[in-house]
Amino acid sequence: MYKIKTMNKISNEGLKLFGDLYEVDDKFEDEDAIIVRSAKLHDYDPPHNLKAIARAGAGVNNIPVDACSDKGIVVFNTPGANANAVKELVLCGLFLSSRKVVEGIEWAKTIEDDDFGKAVEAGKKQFVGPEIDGKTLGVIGLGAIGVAVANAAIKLGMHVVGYDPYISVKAAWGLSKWVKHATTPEEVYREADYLTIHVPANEETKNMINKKTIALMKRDVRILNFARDALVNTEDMITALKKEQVAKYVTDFGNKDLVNTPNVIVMPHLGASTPESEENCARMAVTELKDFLENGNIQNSVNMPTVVEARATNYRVCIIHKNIPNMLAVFANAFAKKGMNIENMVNKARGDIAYTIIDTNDLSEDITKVIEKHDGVIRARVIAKAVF
Ligand SMILES: NC(=O)C1=CN([C@@H]2O[C@H](COP(=O)(O)OP(=O)(O)OC[C@H]3O[C@@H](n4cnc5c(N)ncnc54)[C@H](O)[C@@H]3O)[C@@H](O)[C@H]2O)C=CC1
Ligand SMILES: O=C(O)C(=O)COP(=O)(O)O
Repeated sequence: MYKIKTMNKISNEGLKLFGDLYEVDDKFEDEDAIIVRSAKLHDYDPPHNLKAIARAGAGVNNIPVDACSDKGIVVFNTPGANANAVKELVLCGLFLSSRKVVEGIEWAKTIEDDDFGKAVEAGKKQFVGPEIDGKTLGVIGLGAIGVAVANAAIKLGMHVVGYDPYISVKAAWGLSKWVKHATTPEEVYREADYLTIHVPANEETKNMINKKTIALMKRDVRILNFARDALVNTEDMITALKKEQVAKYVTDFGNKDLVNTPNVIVMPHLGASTPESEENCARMAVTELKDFLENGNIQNSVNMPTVVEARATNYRVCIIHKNIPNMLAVFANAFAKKGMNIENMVNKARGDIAYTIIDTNDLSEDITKVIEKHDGVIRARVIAKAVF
């Protein structure tokens, strides 16, 4: 039985795919794998048995990815599985940033006049806001969400200028030909009437929206942040709003200072909170974990290479190791000494780390111990045919 620990509420539509070989609980202390959404794992002390963590979602900044790599724990995410949900909320945010709908609704609740209609007609002039048609949307980060937002904005009649120095081939294929490609973020900042950011939070992107970058933007720019709080410097944003450099800030990642600042709309991290997205993410995360635990296959990992091999033998030995010379010779030698014949072997590297799968019909019980003794080997595991 594999033990799966849930660190957040995960859609049952996904969890039920685990099947009979699995127990799922939020209380295990010796789990084989974790499935998580936004719960922070930086202070979590992983049990020795933990082999994998699946983030049912996109952002992995709640997971200590480097420390996991050092321990041979594979970290997965579910690319694109919640992108449509986020795109729809970003479009909602785009309209809310423009038309004073939120302010108008709040004001309507305060009307005490018996003639409600008359009060509305007299008061509505306070809530005039511009149309988005014909305006320019700047998109920083053209991944699953950025591309979906850019394409939708084109269909809504906007001009779109996008920036992503690391755009994937898949994303580039999906991007509307009408999106202007910027070669620097500054170009986007200068041209945008509306700016939306869809990049991961990391050292490079931290504080990317700050007083210097805001100073490059048009006066009255409207900024949307459905990516992460760390991308925007809160103090600089509040100052820019007060000086009316920024007309509106709409974010899924608020804090106590922002929530009470005029012209800020804070949503409580609702981007991926749709049944469709929760199911998509859970299904994808469960499928990834099952294929790794049962077959050693790795797909959609953020810290290990992609390795997917069909099973054809009685045993599979899976080795996570450093990407250094001589490792394959070490494994082949260990197999030879134990009289184990290699039927199939695949090795892939990603940065400092590498992963090797060796398929065999023979098994010497202590092969993993022998392999793990060698410098550079992080973790070895045998998966028997009985499991699949
Ligand atoms: N509000 C919410 O509930 C959600 C928020 N998110 C956030 O949105 C982010 C993006 O999600 P996806 O589009 O699914 O991820 P993705 O990985 O498909 O796209 C991210 C894109 O950012 C680009 N990028 C990285 N560094 C960049 C830089 N310095 N400048 C410009 N582009 C850069 C990458 O090349 C990639 O194309 C996630 O990392 C997460 O933080 C994701 C899902 C839900
Ligand atoms: O996928 C992401 O990066 C998200 O921010 C979604 O977070 P959630 O799964 O809704 O807690």
